[in-house]
Amino acid sequence: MDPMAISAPLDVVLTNTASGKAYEDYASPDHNSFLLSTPPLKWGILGTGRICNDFTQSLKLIPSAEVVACASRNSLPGAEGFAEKHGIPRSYGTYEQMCGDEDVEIVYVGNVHLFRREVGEMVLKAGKHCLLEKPIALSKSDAVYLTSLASSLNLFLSEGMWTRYFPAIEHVRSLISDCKIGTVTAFKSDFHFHTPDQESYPGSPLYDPRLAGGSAMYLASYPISGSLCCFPTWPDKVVCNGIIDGATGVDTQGTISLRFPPPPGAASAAPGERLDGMGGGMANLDFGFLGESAEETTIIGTGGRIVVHGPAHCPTKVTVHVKVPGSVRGEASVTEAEFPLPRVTEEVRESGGFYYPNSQGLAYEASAVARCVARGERETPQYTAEESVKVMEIIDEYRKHGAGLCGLFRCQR
Ligand SMILES: NC(=O)C1=CN([C@@H]2O[C@H](COP(=O)(O)OP(=O)(O)OC[C@H]3O[C@@H](n4cnc5c(N)ncnc54)[C@H](OP(=O)(O)O)[C@@H]3O)[C@@H](O)[C@H]2O)C=CC1
Ligand SMILES: O=C1OC[C@@H](O)[C@H](O)[C@H]1O
Repeated sequence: MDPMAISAPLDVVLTNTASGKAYEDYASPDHNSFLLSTPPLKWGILGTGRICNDFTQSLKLIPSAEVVACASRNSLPGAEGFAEKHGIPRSYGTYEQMCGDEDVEIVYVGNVHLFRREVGEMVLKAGKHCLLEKPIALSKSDAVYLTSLASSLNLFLSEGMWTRYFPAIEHVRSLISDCKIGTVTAFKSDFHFHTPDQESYPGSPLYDPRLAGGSAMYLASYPISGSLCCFPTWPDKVVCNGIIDGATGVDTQGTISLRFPPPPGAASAAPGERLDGMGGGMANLDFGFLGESAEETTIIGTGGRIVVHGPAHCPTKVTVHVKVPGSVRGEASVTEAEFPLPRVTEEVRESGGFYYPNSQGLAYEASAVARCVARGERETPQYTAEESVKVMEIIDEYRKHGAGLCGLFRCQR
């Protein structure tokens, strides 16, 4: 067996959703009204850092969402300060205490990576639904453990892959399933930013291997998950490379190349026939802490391409290039579509706004989660547990093979 091969492709066809429902059921052309029609849900916020701030602010854009409690791991004053800032009725100095709050229906987990398994387990065993920030876990086996635990307890669990809920991405997925660019054959995506400009080096958790820092843990799940929804099969081969920072020991940038086989039963093209309809392809992904990239995603098909403009992990603009029929190369009709973010209210501005780019878009994710919980669903069709597990399997490969076979090396001469 090819030493770089990962598990065999699953027998899946590209459906828009896990539950087989049309994507359009979950989005509305008027995205503010999508937020306004969200069913009620009572949230507890686990952690008091930056993404917890941004997620809590985004919930203020959903009138039916209620944040009833928040918790810091060990600082009651920290939790009280967060509660005061956001008008949250109850605050706790430990995560366990908040999980015991009867009013909390779902816990948003936004603390550092290291504790995903133990915190996810604590939330689920307390009988609460759970939205875990990315990455869902530190390994495939932990991701399987958490998703299986949620299923066995009949609780909702999802990874906070918020990109999937942006109207721009819903639009891209419907373009692909409507074959607007023919058959997808290639995917490329980059996500680099110069992290020392916003994260103190080497003190930040981003550079701490003991807290599961590093560029793959922080960034790789975006381009990997982006590629998974563009092909009808799972990848059957992964090749990766990366650089480790000599001083801290975390990876500071990496590349992952994925090969997607054709779907089972796809007809092979006979010699001399067109090659489309086969559905296999390649994805080239890169990410890192060391420089400023466009953060763009391009999906390439037999009949054109789709560009998701930066910031592609929280996008608002998509350009579609459709090859003019009969043209040989380069001639395309070009359509641009823009998807404005939810309006930021005075209340959000007055309580300090957001730390991260386009964070008001977290409201799309929160709204989709509330809809699923209200319907008794245990994951979202936009981003399934199976996909979260597959992403972790690929990151496991990156970490394992990156260290040896593919030449991940210490950055020293
Ligand atoms: N969806 C998105 O766009 C983004 C997602 N993220 C994800 O959110 C998570 C948190 O990131 P971010 O908010 O930027 O991080 P912050 O450093 O701002 O906050 C992290 C929280 O984790 C806890 N924490 C911090 N240091 C330690 C430590 N040494 N030991 C134990 N716990 C610690 C603290 O919780 P407490 O308050 O309880 O003390 C802190 O508030 C990560 O999983 C990251 O990948 C991050 C940015 C954007
Ligand atoms: O998760 C993330 O996505 C958005 C980035 O801005 C952030 O720094 C990163 O951790």
